[in-house]
This record gives sequence, structure tokens and C-alpha cells, in this order.
Amino acid sequence: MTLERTVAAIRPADEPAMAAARELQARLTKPAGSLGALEDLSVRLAGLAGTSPPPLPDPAAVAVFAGDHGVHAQRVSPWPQEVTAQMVANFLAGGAVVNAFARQAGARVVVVDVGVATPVPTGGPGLIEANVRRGTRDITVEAALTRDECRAAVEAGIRIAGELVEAGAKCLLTGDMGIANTTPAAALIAAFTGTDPAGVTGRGTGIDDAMYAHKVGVVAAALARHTPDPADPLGVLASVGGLEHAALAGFVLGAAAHRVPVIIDGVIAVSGALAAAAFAPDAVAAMVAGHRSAEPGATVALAHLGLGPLLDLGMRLGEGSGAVLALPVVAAAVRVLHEVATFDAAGVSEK
Ligand SMILES: Cc1cc2ncn([C@H]3O[C@H](COP(=O)(O)O)[C@@H](O)[C@H]3O)c2cc1C
Ligand SMILES: O=C(O)c1cccnc1
Repeated sequence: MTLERTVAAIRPADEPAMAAARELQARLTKPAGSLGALEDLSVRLAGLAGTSPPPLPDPAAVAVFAGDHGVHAQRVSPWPQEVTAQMVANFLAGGAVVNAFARQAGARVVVVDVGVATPVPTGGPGLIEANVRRGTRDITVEAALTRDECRAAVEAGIRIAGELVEAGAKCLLTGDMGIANTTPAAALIAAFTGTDPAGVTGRGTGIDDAMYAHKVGVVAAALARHTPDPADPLGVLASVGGLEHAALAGFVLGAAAHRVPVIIDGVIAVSGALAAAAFAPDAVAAMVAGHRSAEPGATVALAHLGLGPLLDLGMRLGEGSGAVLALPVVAAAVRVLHEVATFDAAGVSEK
């Protein structure tokens, strides 16, 4: 599906289904409101599905979008660029944190090469080849991507969401891998929320004070060079974003068009989610904030989207790790509506 057709397919949450879920929550054998954020989540998911109770988020699939970054040349990450491709191999071998968490939570992992610069293992199970170009251009010098390249990455994300839903997924989860990708994530969050670079730039994989100060300057320089217009999300992604950020935006839009929930991971994912919301404000109805990444930009972006994170564990990894950890919480929130007895049925007295 094209970007335009996908955006056109995204509809607001279904109010009658939300009302039905709220009314059911009130009749279940527990004090009203006692499940806190899980009650709100169950109502939102009913609104997304257009039915109460909404389907259980099972099976679930996490797509790890991998890409490289020209801005890596500006020394914004201590890690060599080839770690992106090496981690792709690690994901495919099942040896990364996201794989361990996915086995724990019962989610399938697919890995998408949307823009890795160095060779990745080909042909293995679980790898989706969608390489638009071998890494972006340096955003401090020129636009990361042409609009056509950017659209191709967004539409790859849309297509992969569609394929996973077609294969039966009832819940999608975002993952990312790309050395230096917290830099374009910060630039995207600054552009979409109008926040100063210093308020959205974090320490990524763990950088010292000198590299951090330099990184804030790099984000500021990219924004000053391109002056991205938040009303033109494709232009924002193309000028200061990245291939995995663009693909994640498309993945979120694809989930929303299919009315399937998408659990958002950390700062990379939420920067893509901001782009998705700029394309289609109603896409927010499909988003579940898995966790609050320790990266400051994640908190700024979640507030802009009006989403509260389910978990807050001080994590700052990416890969989809925080989204996968939140999956059992999402499943539990929905299971309540399916399985908890009403006061009437259980013969429990009301207050
Ligand atoms: C071994 C390793 C595994 C990772 N898994 C996720 N990331 C995370 O760190 C990178 C972003 O941080 P920065 O912008 O500071 O480079 C991304 O690849 C992200 O997914 C990793 C990073 C490393 C080094
Ligand atoms: O929040 C994230 O996704 C994140 C944070 C640090 C490094 N990589 C990813």
C-alpha cells in the first residue's frame, strides 16, 4: 500500500466499542479503577479494534529495522558502524537481548535491513531485505535521504506491517538497530515537538560529557541547516531522520490502518511514531507506549503524543527490548475483559 492510501485508511477510535469496554470494566469483580492504566489501555484497544473485548495481542511480532547513518562520521557514537550489521547477524542467530526477551514474552522476531551500510548475512530465516540505500547521508552536510528514498523506507515499513498482520499477527512491536541512530532520533523529536536540541538529546549507548556536548551541537547544526517543517513529515524524515526511523513511521501507520495495536519501544521508535502522528493524527489510537526510555527525547515525545509508558525501568537499549517486555502487560489488560467474572455472574455483592 502506498503512504497516501495507508494514511487515508486510518480512522479514529470507535466510541461505542470504548463505551462498551468501560461499561464492562465497571461490572467486573474488582473495585472500579483498581487496575489503573490497564483499564484505560483495555478501553483504548477496544476503540482501536472496534469491538469489546478487543482481541488478545497474540500472536505478536517485533520487527527490528536496521539502518546506518552518515552522521556517524561526526563522532556522535563511540561504536564503529559495522556493529549494526554484526548485530543483525546476532539477531538472526537469536543471541541479542531482544531475542531473549521475545522468547520470554512469546513474540516472533523479524529483522529488516532497510539501510545497513555494510554487508549483512543474506538469505537466513527471519531476515527481510528492504535495503533502500547503504546508510543515510550526513545530516550536518546534506539531507539524510531524498524524498523518494524516504518514501521507499516508509512504504517498506507499511508493507512489512501488512505482511505480519496478513500472517496472523494481532500485535506489532517496534524494534531498531543502527549505530548513531539516537542522533537523528533527537533531531526528529526536536523538529516535531519544537523542543531545544539540549532537551531531547541523550547519551545513546553511553557517551562522555565531551562527546555529549558535541552531539547536542550536531543535532542543532542539522536543524539549523534544514529548518524542517513539522507539517511536512516526509520532508522532516528525509532531511534529519534515518532509514529505520522512516520505516518505523510506516510500520506504525500500517498497524493503525489495520487497526492492530503497535507497542512503541524507546527513543528511536517514538521519533518514528511522531512522524506517523504527523502523517495521520488518528494513528495515535493504535500506539501503546511500551516503556519510558532513559533518553530524554523519549519523555518529550511521549508527552507530545499524550501517551503514558507502561514500564519505566531506566532502560536505554532499543532493539525493541522495552516494547517486548511490555507485551505481557498489554495481554493482561485485554485478558481481564475476556476472563474476569462480573459481580452478577460470580455472585459477589456490590458496595
Ligand atoms: C552492541 C550494541 C547493541 C545494541 N542494541 C541496540 N543498540 C542501540 O544503540 C544504538 C544507538 O546508540 P548511539 O546513537 O549511541 O550509537 C542503536 O543501534 C540502538 O539500537 C545497541 C548498541 C550496541 C553498541
Ligand atoms: O531508547 C532507545 O531506543 C535507545 C536508547 C539508547 C540507545 N539506543 C536506543
